[in-house]
Amino acid sequence: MSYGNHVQLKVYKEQEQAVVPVSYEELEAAAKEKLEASPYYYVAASAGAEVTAKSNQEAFNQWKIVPRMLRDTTNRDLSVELFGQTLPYPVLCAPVGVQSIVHPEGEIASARAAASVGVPFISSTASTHSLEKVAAAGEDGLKWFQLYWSSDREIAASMVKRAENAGYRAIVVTLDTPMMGWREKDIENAYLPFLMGQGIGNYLEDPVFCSRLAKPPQEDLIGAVTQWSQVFGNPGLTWEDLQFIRMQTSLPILLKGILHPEDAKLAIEYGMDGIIVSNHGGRQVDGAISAIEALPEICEVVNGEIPVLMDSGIRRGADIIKAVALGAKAVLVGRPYIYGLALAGDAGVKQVLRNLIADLDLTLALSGRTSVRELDKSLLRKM
Ligand SMILES: Cc1cc2nc3c(=O)[nH]c(=O)nc-3n(C[C@H](O)[C@H](O)[C@H](O)COP(=O)(O)O)c2cc1C
Ligand SMILES: CCCCCCC(=O)C(=O)O
Repeated sequence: MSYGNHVQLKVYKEQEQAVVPVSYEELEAAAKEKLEASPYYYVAASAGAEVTAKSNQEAFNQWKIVPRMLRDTTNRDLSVELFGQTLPYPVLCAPVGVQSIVHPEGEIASARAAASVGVPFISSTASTHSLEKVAAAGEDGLKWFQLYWSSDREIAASMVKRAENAGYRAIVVTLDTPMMGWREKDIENAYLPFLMGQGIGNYLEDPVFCSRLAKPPQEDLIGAVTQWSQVFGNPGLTWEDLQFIRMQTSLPILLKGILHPEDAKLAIEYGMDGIIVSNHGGRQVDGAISAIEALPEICEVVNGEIPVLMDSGIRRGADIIKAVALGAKAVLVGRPYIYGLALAGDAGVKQVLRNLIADLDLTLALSGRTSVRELDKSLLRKM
């Protein structure tokens, strides 16, 4: 465990070279200051009146930590086991597409930073850079690939094969975004990065996608963007279709975007290896249940049969403690690391992740626990 027992001193020392603010609120404000309005709001804003986005964070406050004393917390272990791998912390970088809108190096810088901190990186289908380049940047760090299931199933199959060949160790199928939610800020700004060719870089390296184009993308980018818009999402998918992806790979498959306990049961029934409780950071269905509210009931029906991960609203160490105590094996972090990227490239991502992990470590110890594996509901009260 790299933070050891002198975590405060280490963190204070790192602040001498700080490249991003420590507090999430200041981090977001600094990103807002730095970025143009359109990309900033593409990242920060959510669907509709953003009620769900706000409740993703506020709902954590319904759960209170009740710390225990005199329990020798000198040595601590933040690691968890997932699909036969040991993760040093119960934290992963959420798949976030089109990262070049905030920093030219985009996913390359994020994957490099995540690997250096020991945090697995989930690379999006909608990445600016090809999944192969992102994998190479992440070096020997653990990487998963997130699939947006194209309406052209041969493209979906090709993406999965490429991911397998490039060394990704799990496939995350995102279910909640067959089309984009009603994102008012993006509509006001008339901004969809994909229409300007950003975020389709990974498609442009896909042999099956390119075989569908009348002309090579270098000669006709507009044609490629038009083709992308026709095949990107697949609202026609049903549970039966999961069989197709299962046949393409022996890697573990996780479903991302699960909020209903019945869907969690179906995921098990259809042979999935894990689920991610998520409302896409409030970007899809405004009015949807917050992820932390959905989590306990889902963990109850899953009953340990497959790992349950969660995202949407993770901002601080205490949020991670609460999610894990309520049954999540690990959490995904989205916007915080993207703001780090916007402000300082890979150094920014690295610092955001290290701060979050240090906060997690301290909060664990001060709650009277020595291992994230010990966390359960006995630590919490609902108020
Ligand atoms: C700018 C942006 C782009 C995203 N792109 C993707 C994506 O390509 N694939 C995906 O599954 N989720 C995507 N997400 C959702 C994240 O994976 C994650 O569910 C969400 O950001 C978690 O909420 P948080 O930002 O509150 O941490 C995106 C989120 C943001 C903010
Ligand atoms: C046309 C929809 C593209 C969405 C890809 C990125 C994403 O998931 C997001 O939330 O934004």
